[in-house]
Amino acid sequence: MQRLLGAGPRHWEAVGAARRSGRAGLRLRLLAEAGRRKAALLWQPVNGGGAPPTGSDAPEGGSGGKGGCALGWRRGKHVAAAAQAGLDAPGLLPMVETFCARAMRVAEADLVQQLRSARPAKEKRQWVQGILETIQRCSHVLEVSIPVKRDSGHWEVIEGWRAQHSQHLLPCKGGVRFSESISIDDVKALAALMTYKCAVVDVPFGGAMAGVKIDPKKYSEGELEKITRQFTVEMAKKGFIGPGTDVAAPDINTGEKEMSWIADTYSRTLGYKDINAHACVTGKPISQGGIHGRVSATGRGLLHGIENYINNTLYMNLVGLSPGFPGKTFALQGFGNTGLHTMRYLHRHGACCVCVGEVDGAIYNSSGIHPKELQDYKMEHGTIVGFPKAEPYEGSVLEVPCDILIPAAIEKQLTKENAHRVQAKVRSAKNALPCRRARINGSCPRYRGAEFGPPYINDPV
Ligand SMILES: NC(=O)C1=CN([C@@H]2O[C@H](COP(=O)(O)OP(=O)(O)OC[C@H]3O[C@@H](n4cnc5c(N)ncnc54)[C@H](OP(=O)(O)O)[C@@H]3O)[C@@H](O)[C@H]2O)C=CC1
Ligand SMILES: O=C(O)CCC(=O)C(=O)O
Repeated sequence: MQRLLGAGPRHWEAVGAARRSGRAGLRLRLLAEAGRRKAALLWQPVNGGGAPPTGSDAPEGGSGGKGGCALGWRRGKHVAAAAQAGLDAPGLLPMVETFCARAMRVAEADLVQQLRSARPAKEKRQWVQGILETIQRCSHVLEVSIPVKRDSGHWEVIEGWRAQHSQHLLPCKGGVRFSESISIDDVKALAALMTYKCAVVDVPFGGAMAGVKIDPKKYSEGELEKITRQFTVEMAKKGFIGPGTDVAAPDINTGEKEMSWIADTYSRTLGYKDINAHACVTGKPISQGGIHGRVSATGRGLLHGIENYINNTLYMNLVGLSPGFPGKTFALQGFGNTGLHTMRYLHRHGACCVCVGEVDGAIYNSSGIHPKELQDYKMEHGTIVGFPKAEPYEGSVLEVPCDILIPAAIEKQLTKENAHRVQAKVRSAKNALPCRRARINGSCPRYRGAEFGPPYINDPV
């Protein structure tokens, strides 16, 4: 993390020497650099932070900094299109593409300069541009239709997707989400974010993501098993799952159980000769080769992400807080796997959770909510609503007065409508792309605290 920020928020680090030679090495370096630049853009402390040295806010096709940017990156195109279509906001994919294009516009001139090659300048620029274009696109997407016989006897065809955004390093890595609202574009966007997250923290994976368009609450366990197993077979047939190629993981509405169905299906079919077949997923149960700590790893990642700021006097001064967790209050959106474990870790470090919000309601207690008690209550009642040691909370959990805000549910929760109402000084998100800088009406929401800890920094992979 320090490496991303360099000596402080005003320092913009240049990329180190390529670790590999040739095209692959350059592509890797560009990916990492583009990711870092993107991280830097997202990480600007809103109050008092430095601006990137290259004109990130220049109009489309304008100067991208030293030497200018020859590419007319598509910044602005998607928001304009959304506004024209009367939509409040662009979808997740256009937003990811816009951020990515912006980072690339900033990085391009430097990357050309750093390219160690005897080729003429024009050729070097074309080379960099070609690679940046490639990085922006999703390499492969599999779309499947899964016919399933429901318990009632009727047949239903379920849609599913697996996207491999980048295969520059293998295996691809990314979660499997069950959600009624997931779409092919969301899957592509989340796969792209996985690539950037991996590049930023320098882990050798390409990005991937899978989505199955169902609300799992409407299906029996037997039906879910059928769907998961069939989806796995379809992915296996097309090279979208396997230990060395593409490794799945839990995401929203999936966990150890689904991972064990996937691992079992893969090892009985395409992977039957492979002793490492179960390595086609992470997040499986220990009894099937999973590792201790994986279930809580996402929450632990968030803790360490926040730690980098909360324990740093310089950053805390910027937002008018004292360093350290003890005495800090936090609010949590989403009490699933990520939310629960983040709450446990922060509680253990002395912070106090005052508010938890879920789809069906929110609860508040200014003296603190105990994670174990809330976990036990949710396990028994299937909801946090009615938890006896807190009051029902009618407002938005995102706007609760507290020091740290943790959106740990779904994407796009902070918008231009609510960003200015966020009262937390430190926001550390686990949901991919939690904040969109909606510019539909030419306004950029500035939220009043420090926008610390983009999701990719906090992710375990
Ligand atoms: N699990 C993992 O290892 C990883 C997770 N993540 C990310 O973390 C985030 C959370 O995932 P995870 O904890 O695994 O998912 P879970 O399915 O375990 O939990 C999600 C929780 O968020 C709640 N929720 C959903 N939508 C909303 C909403 N609009 N407002 C408030 N609460 C909501 C859900 O409530 P309900 O049950 O009522 O729907 C559920 O309790 C996701 O963005 C995911 O991509 C990232 C990397 C790894
Ligand atoms: O661990 C993984 O591979 C998936 C993590 C994930 O789903 C995410 O970072 O969004």
